[in-house]
Amino acid sequence: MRAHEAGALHGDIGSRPPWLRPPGDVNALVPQLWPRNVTRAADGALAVAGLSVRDLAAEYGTPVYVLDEDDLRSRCREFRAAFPDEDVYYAGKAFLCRAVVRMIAEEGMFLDVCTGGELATALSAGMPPERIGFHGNNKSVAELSRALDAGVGRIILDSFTEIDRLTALARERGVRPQVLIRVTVGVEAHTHEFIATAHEDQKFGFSLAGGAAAAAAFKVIDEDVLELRGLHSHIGSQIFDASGFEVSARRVLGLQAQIRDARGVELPELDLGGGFGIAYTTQDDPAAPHDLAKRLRKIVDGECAAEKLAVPHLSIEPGRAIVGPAVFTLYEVGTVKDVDGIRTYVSVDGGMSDNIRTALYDASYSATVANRASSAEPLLARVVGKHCESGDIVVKDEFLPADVQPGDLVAVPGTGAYCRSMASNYNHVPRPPVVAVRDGRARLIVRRETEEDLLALDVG
Ligand SMILES: Cc1ncc(COP(=O)(O)O)c(C=O)c1O
Ligand SMILES: N[C@@H](CCCC[NH3+])C(=O)O
Repeated sequence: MRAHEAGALHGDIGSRPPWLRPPGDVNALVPQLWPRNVTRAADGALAVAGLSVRDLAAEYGTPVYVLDEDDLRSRCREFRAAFPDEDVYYAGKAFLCRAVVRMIAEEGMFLDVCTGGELATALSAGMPPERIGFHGNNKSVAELSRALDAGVGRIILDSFTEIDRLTALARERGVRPQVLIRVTVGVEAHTHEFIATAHEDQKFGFSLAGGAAAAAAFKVIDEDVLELRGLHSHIGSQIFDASGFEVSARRVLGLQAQIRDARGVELPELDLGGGFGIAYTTQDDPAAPHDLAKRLRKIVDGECAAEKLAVPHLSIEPGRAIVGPAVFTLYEVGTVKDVDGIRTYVSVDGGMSDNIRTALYDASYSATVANRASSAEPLLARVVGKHCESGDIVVKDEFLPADVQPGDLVAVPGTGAYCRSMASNYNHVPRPPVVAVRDGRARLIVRRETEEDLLALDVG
């Protein structure tokens, strides 16, 4: 018998996790968890923009990341409409390839990159350099030189070493790059500690409380080689509670006022970073961009009034909220193993190499059998990968039909952000391709890595 059939749960799960949809509707798709153009078609298989996942799997193999292009574009448009007077930087770390650079550029977005590799991808896709912001806590001389030579719009300074480095490079070239100072505002964002970035004890930014942020601003202003456009604060990722942004804006605008008082300079810009949460499970309730915009503006307007500051030009940097919900990963089931009295393990042909988030952050995902509908009873299963690691879990708990079997396709939604971009070759598993689907047509935008690719690196 299969362990963990609905209503008979044992082992370390305890009780049915609250975010799980109730058993009994294993074929239903919870709309907020899926790309907008995904449906279950009349034959029971999932379809994206009218294209069956069975056809996608036959054409491109599995695992494969499937991008609903119109979903991604519609999220860009929603952010642009909600923030019409602000700059919306897509945070490329969430997922970047040339096709996506072109999509976001066409939708009027700006782009945040944080390494030379991301910068190279952006430039080679034709992203206008003046719409690029360059982040990172350890930008090399080579990376900064390239950014200056390309004419990127903003460089976000992260350390005193970097201020000196960039100042020297700018002097050499006789240019005056526009910069922001990344401020660590001391907010404990309500998210996993690995993805919170504004508490004091961490590597990013200049500490506000310790005085480093003010010192950095004074140094840039006084040396007058770099053009200080404003301050930047990013408090973390997968955040739902706006109070973190409120505290952050208050503190960073407090520094803005301090700079005005000390140097007579009102910085014209303020970047509030990204971090807006998305729904991975039914427990997550993300704010719509329009509501986010209203709240952020209210916070900034209020703080500026209190400090008697002119309201600066705002920018934000959503990554996950743009690409996360637009993608699902399609796997094929290889084995189904009932560990009697404990749980059922459904092994798929990928795992922690294409989605490290479950292992790294204890992230929750959902899943469904995608190649067919089933009338079988729900079975509480764990979807695991093929890696040599017992923590190689893709979806911790999900009700799948009890007749799930080798050869079935399993789709995991919400995998657009920080999955392909954090993918590895662990166990020499080649990284999956990315296929964009729009209007019933599929287009390969990142090809599958091959064993030949891996062997080509092995030159010993
Ligand atoms: C500086 C900065 N901006 C933007 C982002 C994007 O975050 P998210 O994908 O959560 O919107 C990050 C990542 O956390 C970041 O470090
Ligand atoms: N990689 C993290 C987000 C970090 C964002 C970069 N500061 C995640 O998967 O949630």
